[in-house]
Amino acid sequence: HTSQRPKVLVICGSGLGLLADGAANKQTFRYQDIPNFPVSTVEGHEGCLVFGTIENTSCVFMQGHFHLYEGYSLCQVTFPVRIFKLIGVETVLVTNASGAICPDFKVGDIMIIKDHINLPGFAGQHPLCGPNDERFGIRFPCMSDAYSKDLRRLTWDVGNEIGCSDFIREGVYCMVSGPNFETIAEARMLLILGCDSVGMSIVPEVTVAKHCGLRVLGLSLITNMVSLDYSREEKVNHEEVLQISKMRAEVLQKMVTMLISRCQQQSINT
Ligand SMILES: Nc1nc2ncn(CCNC(CO)CO)c2c(=O)[nH]1
Repeated sequence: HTSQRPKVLVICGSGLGLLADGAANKQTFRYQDIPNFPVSTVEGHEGCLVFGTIENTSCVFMQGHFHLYEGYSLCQVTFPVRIFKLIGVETVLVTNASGAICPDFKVGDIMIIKDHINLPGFAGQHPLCGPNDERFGIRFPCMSDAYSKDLRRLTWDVGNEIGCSDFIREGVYCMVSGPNFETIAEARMLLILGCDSVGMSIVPEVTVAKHCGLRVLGLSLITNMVSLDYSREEKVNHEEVLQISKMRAEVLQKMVTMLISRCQQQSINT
């Protein structure tokens, strides 16, 4: 239903669907109209695929992604990544919302993901478990370089250029399954484990993307400070997450647009 063949996939996290607004020649398809595609059940995840171009780069935006806590299998959660690999995507830009574990972070920061901890994966909830499909990648893939150094460096350059380096960070993202937000004891454990932020998504997609040879950049919007102290009264909620996403969506859209226009040039040069 489209002649567009995107080179870049942007996975939009909670409340970040408007990242697609910067694209031209848009063609939109609802997940529910695509055979075998899961549908979004979470507020802030529109459930649409938007094909389009940014400058001369063909892209596809997932306005909403899928989560273990929705009851989807990891095969369903990561199905779109393999589909886009097959239609020619080379680079995946994943975005999501997360809570800050690192006390130096602030609400509204944009964390460039330099590495992740796949807690569900440690317990066998892993998209690559089962027979390996050699058409996509090897049985035992290396994951130590999951997040492209070049794209992380490019993100810092773009951030400096548009004047938002004050709220750009780099850190380790930890995925938990959800749907509850962590207990204080769990949050303290994550701090000890070296996590800088925590969320309930994107690690399965990153793992499958790396397995099949795609370049990956992860940007995680810090929407709240995780409670590490029993005396603190604040209680995190999804509405607060969506509110901060709305506040930062415009600058994130500008960053993503500039990154897409440059990252393809980078891949041509390398
Ligand atoms: N403590 C904590 N704060 C957070 N802020 C955003 N997220 C990402 C989870 N997002 C969910 C609920 O908003 C929707 O997918 C989290 C999280 O997992 N834990």
